[in-house]
Amino acid sequence: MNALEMRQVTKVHGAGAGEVRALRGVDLSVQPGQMVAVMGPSGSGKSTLLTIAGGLEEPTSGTVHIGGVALSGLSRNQRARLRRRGIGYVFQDFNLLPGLTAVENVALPLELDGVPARRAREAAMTALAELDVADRARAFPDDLSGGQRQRVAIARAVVGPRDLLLADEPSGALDSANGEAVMRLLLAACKRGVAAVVVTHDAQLASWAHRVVFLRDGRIVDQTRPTPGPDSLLTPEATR
Ligand SMILES: Nc1ncnc2c1ncn2[C@@H]1O[C@H](COP(=O)(O)OP(=O)(O)OP(=O)(O)O)[C@@H](O)[C@H]1O
Repeated sequence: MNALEMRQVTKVHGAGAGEVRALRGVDLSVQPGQMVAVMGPSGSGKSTLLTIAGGLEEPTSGTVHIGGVALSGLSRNQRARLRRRGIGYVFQDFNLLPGLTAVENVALPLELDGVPARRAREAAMTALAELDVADRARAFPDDLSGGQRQRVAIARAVVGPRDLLLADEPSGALDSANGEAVMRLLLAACKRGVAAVVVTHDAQLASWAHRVVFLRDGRIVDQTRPTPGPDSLLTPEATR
């Protein structure tokens, strides 16, 4: 079963003269453990694709299935639960809450989902440790570097039993070494069976995905299996 399946998805923003056709019949399937990179010029519909894939916006037409479940068949509450439990998001601006410490930010989605505070905190600490920022757990976002904020945002996205990760330019604000580190972390999650869709402008980062999809004017115009592919980033030498 596909972790994500979009069929003939269209999205029209606005109406009348101001109408924008952001997506025009997108088909996209992502299997568990697979990372798909999405590339395309500004305005081609990449962010729209991601928000619809994550159930944050509804398509104008077409269907979205997550883990075999049709989003259109769910109530608002059921959809919210699926988003919280099954999907991790990494957005360009990281979206960390400034009034919460790093560990509180990471624990929040679990707590919202009813996990007792102590257990949520433990899981959050484990995720931060995996991302090498456990020593900053008690810091507030404003006191973290860009790279540390990025890691905390990824920890929050991967904490708990996620099936799907959606990342919009996750390396946007980072230098190339940190950008590569981010891809490695996302790929490590894929190794555990998580599916990922990653929007990036960076062809080098995209080349580590299992598949690269090119969007233009709301349509998928090309798909490739890149070389070197994910294994090159996950060899023992690379992860050392
Ligand atoms: N809420 C909205 N209302 C109206 N138009 C929108 C809205 N969101 C996106 N659009 C338009 O839809 C089109 C696709 O936008 P989208 O943000 O998905 O592209 P993108 O490929 O992610 O661009 P970028 O690389 O610049 O982030 C653009 O023409 C954009 O202006």
